[in-house]
Amino acid sequence: MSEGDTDVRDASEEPTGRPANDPTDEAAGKGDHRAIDATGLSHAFGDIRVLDDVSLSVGTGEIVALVGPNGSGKSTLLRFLANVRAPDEGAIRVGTDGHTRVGYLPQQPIFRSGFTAADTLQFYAQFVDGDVDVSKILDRVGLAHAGNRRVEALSGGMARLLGLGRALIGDPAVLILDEPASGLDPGMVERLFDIVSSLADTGTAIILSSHNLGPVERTADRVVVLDDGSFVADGTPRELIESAGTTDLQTAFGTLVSTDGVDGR
Ligand SMILES: Nc1ncnc2c1ncn2[C@@H]1O[C@H](COP(=O)(O)OP(=O)(O)OP(=O)(O)O)[C@@H](O)[C@H]1O
Repeated sequence: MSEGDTDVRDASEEPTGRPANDPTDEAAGKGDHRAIDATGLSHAFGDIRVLDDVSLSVGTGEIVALVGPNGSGKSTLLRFLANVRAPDEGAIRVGTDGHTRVGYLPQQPIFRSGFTAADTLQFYAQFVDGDVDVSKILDRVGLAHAGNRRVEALSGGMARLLGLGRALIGDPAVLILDEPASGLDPGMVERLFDIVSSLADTGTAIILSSHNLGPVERTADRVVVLDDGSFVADGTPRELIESAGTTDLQTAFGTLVSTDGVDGR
């Protein structure tokens, strides 16, 4: 990875500021409408081919979990879907009218130091139409007690929750969450997946990456397995478990992906 690439990634991993979605234009029916369509995405970093002709379509109210070994390309794909970076090849269509709001939680959310958690959300709230209830968002992500704490004083897990809160501003129709459960205690992991479920119930399309395959098995409508830049499986948790002849997703995962070290070799 070059220095330049790192800089671009860090500087650009903020909400994309796409315009607010008309709440009437996305029905709450699960999968009734395509919320996001990605076709033929390919990308290389130097001589490392990270994605190879990957296509993904997610409907309204659908929860799609993107799983795969370390270095398999999950974060890269999610950055493309969130429009913080462009792939070498392929096309991404979000919503039907060009006005669909996308919320994005990067793997390592970054905040400007010196501000409180509440101030931080208030800052981002000015970029969306309509009123934003910052206290409600803090409460929803489990940070009601930490609104007055400066962002640099937040623990790693708390910073991730604040990043989730930032992604929820403006009630995005599409939510892209890069390892949202990483660093959270077991109770917060459950809470996070409960939040994801309730958002999907109101029609939000959610694409999340996770290594927490227990909650993924319980929560995701579909699991897409990325290995070495390509999808090697795509189905409901039950379908993947049955096709692998296992009893749980964690064990099925082990049969689906290569196990000879991290990807991106
Ligand atoms: N900006 C970059 N410049 C160069 N290489 C990169 C860059 N971003 C990612 N890569 C490489 O692309 C490959 C995929 O990385 P990516 O972060 O997408 O994987 P991942 O599946 O999200 O991994 P993890 O589960 O460990 O978070 C890796 O080999 C990584 O080193």
